[in-house]
Order: sequence, then structure tokens, then C-alpha cells
Amino acid sequence: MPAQRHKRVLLKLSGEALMGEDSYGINRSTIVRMTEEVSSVVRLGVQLAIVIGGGNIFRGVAPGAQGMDRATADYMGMMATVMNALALQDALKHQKVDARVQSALKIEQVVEPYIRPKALRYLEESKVVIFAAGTGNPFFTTDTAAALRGAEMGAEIVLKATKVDGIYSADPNKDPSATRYSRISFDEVIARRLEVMDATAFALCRDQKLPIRVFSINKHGALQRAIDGEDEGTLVHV
Ligand SMILES: Nc1ncnc2c1ncn2[C@@H]1O[C@H](COP(=O)(O)OP(=O)(O)O)[C@@H](O)[C@H]1O
Ligand SMILES: O=c1ccn([C@@H]2O[C@H](COP(=O)(O)OP(=O)(O)O)[C@@H](O)[C@H]2O)c(=O)[nH]1
Repeated sequence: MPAQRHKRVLLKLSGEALMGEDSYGINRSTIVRMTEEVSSVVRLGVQLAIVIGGGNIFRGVAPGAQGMDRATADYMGMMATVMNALALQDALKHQKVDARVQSALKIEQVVEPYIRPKALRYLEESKVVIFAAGTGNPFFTTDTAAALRGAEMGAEIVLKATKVDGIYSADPNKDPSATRYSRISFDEVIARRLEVMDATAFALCRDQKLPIRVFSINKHGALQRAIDGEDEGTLVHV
């Protein structure tokens, strides 16, 4: 076992990445590939909590939400994350991985509510815990939910699996000359307004001294390398 392997991590999975090549919803082969990677790290004995996004179904700030009351649109976005959480739980079941979904919004017939001690117990029992409905509050994001739940679960690190392979000096989708950092401090990320995660999430992790690693969801083996503390993507440190 590598000396640096993390024992308990909070993995943030992008909702948008679940779309794969599609323009909306959940792409079957993408979710299967993701859950194969997740199940292989769970088999190593790593305690894994997951926060899943919802951007593949609905975003409170999307053009489709224009003219809507922002809080209403955000509640729709949170409901979208519940759908993704159920799809992820089901896909993990096919990999013979036991997962529990806990929602920050009460939808009792569908998922159990978030109860911190229960979530901690699941982790100790080596069950994957999937946190749905973000923080349960409008005007927040699932990145902030990842920071919050990561801190509550006592995770050693927040692993953000996203479309880009790290944090760049500028948005690499807009500026092809942008260069990737292998390590960067929270203060620098915030001062330079690097937008791969929102400022609330960065600030919460900085205050809780909870490091973040940003890596590509599409790179085979990247999750394993991130779990093993290897130089993958970008590490944001205190
Ligand atoms: N400095 C930066 N480095 C990397 N990505 C950035 C940067 N600034 C903006 N981005 C954008 O952030 C996106 C990832 O954030 P986001 O869309 O919120 O991801 P997710 O859906 O995974 O939560 C990337 O696709 C990229 O276009
Ligand atoms: O605590 C939260 C988390 C999410 N959302 C809403 O849910 C949507 C989907 O989450 P997010 O955009 O973070 O998902 P991802 O970027 O991972 O696809 C957001 O746009 C918000 O509208 C929210 O209101 N509060």
C-alpha cells in the first residue's frame, strides 16, 4: 500500500460529466466507466463519500432557468442531484458496491435524510455514502456541498473530478495558452480568481485546512492516483 494513500476521502463528481458525449442527462457507458473506477478504489479499503452534481439535468443559473425565481430554480437543481445520486447508487450496485444515498432535502419515500452520525457509521462499515441535494440551500453549489460534507466527515482531502485535468492560470477552454499548476495555495487560487470551484468552497476548505485535488474525470486511473496521493491534476494546499 502506498505510504500516501488516503483513508477517507470526499469525492465530488461533476453532474455535467455524467452526460458523456450526450447533450443532456446520464450517459450509460460514462456512468458505468465512472463506477468501475470508484469500485476499484473502494475495494482497496478506502472510505469514500461522494457528492454528486446536477448540471447534466438542471442548473439554477442555466439559460433554461432565465426569468425564474433563482431560489426555485436552485431547488430544481438540487432535485436533479437526487436523480443522479440514485443512478449512481444503482450503477454501483451492479459493481457489487454497497452505497447509501442521503439527501439534504427531505424526500422520505425516495432517500433517507442526511444524518451525520449515520453517514459516519456507513463509512466505517465500508459503505459508500452518496450525498444528494447539495447543501440543501439555494444560492450554493455542489462544490460547496463537497467542502461542507468533506469537513463534516473528517475527510483527509476533497477530490474534485471534473472536465479539466487541473487548475490552469486561466480557463483553458477560453485561453489555449493557459498553463496548469501542479500545486497552488488556497490564498493564490482565491486572489487570482481561478474559477474551477466557487470561492465559497475554496474558502471553507481553506479555513478547515482541508486540501483539494482537481483532476480529470475522463482520465483512466486518475482517481486511483489521486487516492494514492500521487502528483495528479492540481493540489490546492493551505
Ligand atoms: N483557472 C481554471 N482552471 C481550470 N478550469 C477552469 C479555470 N477557470 C474556469 N475553469 C472552468 O471550470 C470548469 C469546471 O468547473 P465546473 O463546470 O463548475 O465543473 P463541475 O461541473 O465539474 O462542477 C472547467 O470546465 C473550465 O472551463
Ligand atoms: O447546495 C446546493 C447545491 C446545488 N444547488 C443547485 O443545483 C444545481 C446543480 O449543482 P451544480 O451546478 O453544483 O452541479 P455540477 O456543476 O456538479 O454539475 C446548481 O446549479 C444549483 O442550482 C443549490 O441550489 N444548492
